[in-house]
Amino acid sequence: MSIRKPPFPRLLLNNVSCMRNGQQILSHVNVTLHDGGALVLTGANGAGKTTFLRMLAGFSRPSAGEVLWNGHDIQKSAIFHQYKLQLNWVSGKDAINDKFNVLDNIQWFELLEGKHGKAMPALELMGLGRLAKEKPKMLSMGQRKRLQLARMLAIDRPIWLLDEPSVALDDEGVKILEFIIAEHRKQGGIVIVATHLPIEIEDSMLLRLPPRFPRRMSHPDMLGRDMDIS
Ligand SMILES: Nc1ncnc2c1ncn2[C@@H]1O[C@H](COP(=O)(O)OP(=O)(O)OP(=O)(O)O)[C@@H](O)[C@H]1O
Repeated sequence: MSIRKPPFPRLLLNNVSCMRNGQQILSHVNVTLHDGGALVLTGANGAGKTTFLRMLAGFSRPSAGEVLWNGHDIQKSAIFHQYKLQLNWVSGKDAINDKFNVLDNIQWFELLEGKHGKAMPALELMGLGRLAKEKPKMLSMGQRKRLQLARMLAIDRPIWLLDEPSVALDDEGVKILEFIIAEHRKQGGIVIVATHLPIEIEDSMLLRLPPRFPRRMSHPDMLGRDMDIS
């Protein structure tokens, strides 16, 4: 009888540290993610949530440890070329082209991906179907976020890196976000979310990054003091 080795986790952060601008931001982080897995990153402002996502996206190199995708170090260029095609990144910088209309903003990315046909259904799902022919400058902040999420759905890559995805979304928008995350995971996708806002993601791992500059005084102590910032 042959014993099959367990498969590699899809993503493994193995004792990873990361510097930014000469400062240690992340120290000795270990995370294992299999298909369908989800990780929620929380922590104070400046704790390193975006740095974590940037590192997974390959924008920052780990200063120690390694990020493995299917058991391969993403820093190796041949691996990175394949790995980056797995990623979908949503952040505060929305990369929406104001010269294109809403629909074209998605179809342009679909064209680059060699995919087509999902732009309009994705807009409908995100509640933007009636705005498809409008210019993005007609959209509110929350609608722009919905457009980003629609683009992510249409492009349909397996690993979602979401930096504060629910900022500017109304309650319905958050529910749709939670729904698309759950559906993506059912298809075997992986979702990593950095957030300050509550979000319901079933069976997700939670990683709370420690504050980098802990306060010497608690908030109630500070609020009780006379304000003197001179
Ligand atoms: N562009 C940058 N260049 C150099 N260092 C940076 C840069 N942006 C952030 N940092 C440093 O990295 C640290 C972590 O920042 P990061 O954006 O990862 O935190 P965060 O947890 O996402 O914060 P927030 O909750 O405010 O979004 C910051 O404290 C800052 O010192």
